[in-house]
Amino acid sequence: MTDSRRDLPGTPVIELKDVKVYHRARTGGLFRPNIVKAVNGVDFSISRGETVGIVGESGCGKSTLASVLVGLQAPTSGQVLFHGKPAIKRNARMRKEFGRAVSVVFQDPSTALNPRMTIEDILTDPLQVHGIGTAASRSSKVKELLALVGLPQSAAEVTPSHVSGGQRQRVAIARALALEPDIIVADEPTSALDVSVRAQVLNLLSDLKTQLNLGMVFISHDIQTVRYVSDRICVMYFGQIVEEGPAAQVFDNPGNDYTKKLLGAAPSLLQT
Ligand SMILES: Nc1ncnc2c1ncn2[C@@H]1O[C@H](COP(=O)(O)OP(=O)(O)OP(=O)(O)O)[C@@H](O)[C@H]1O
Repeated sequence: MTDSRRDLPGTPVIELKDVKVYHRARTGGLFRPNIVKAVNGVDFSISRGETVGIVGESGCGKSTLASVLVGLQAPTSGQVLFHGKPAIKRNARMRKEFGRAVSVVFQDPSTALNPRMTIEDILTDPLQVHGIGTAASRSSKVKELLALVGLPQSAAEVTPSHVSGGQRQRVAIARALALEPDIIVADEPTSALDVSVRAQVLNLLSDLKTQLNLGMVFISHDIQTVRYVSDRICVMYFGQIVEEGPAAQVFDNPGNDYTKKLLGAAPSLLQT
């Protein structure tokens, strides 16, 4: 359990202030390097108990922003605050606490899960890495996690290739929950799944958010999917958040031309 459980309701777990991530473009020459402004001056916050959707077309900087949020990418400039304290020069204790507090679910569970490990080992691994519990308590935690994500207990014994794509994503979600995080960053968590199971995985994420009072950052190129799960929506365009507001407001009464274009181009729910 992290310190955030003692936070006042609504206190951000993570806050970004004027965050920029610039890359040297792969196509740039030695003497004329082009700079890609993947994230270009973003203010963002996420608290427990809310789902914030980040939506935008491919290349607008969503995954780069996600990398900053989970601590995989240091910004070129700007501040990352963790419970109100700068997270960039964090010490070992804070790094460990950050690692427990923020989990990630990636797009494709087939590549995100080790195909040689049993599902029990996959779910036990984060607990072992963080030195949490005994063999017996870890084993009962695995049972609890499987039940939480709606998987049968027998799934523990098999490797990921023995379960369906939707079930694999449930395993990835269970692994993300193993350390009882405050925040889950879900980067296109349904895009690689069959259309038939997307709604089930979205509903699972929504239920878990409510049940566990999680904060969730939900990233997708599909505004309909984002609308389905989010309380608040941030629309990204060329590295910037060009519109932000309650989901209903952004969806029903968009103020930005780019948001209107995204809505106009949106296919029917969960069909992309
Ligand atoms: N390591 C890197 N070096 C150079 N350019 C990069 C690097 N990482 C990302 N970019 C560029 O930064 C921009 C934003 O990329 P990012 O992956 O964050 O966008 P995205 O919205 O997540 O797109 P997608 O949905 O296709 O993954 C893109 O133009 C991308 O090519």
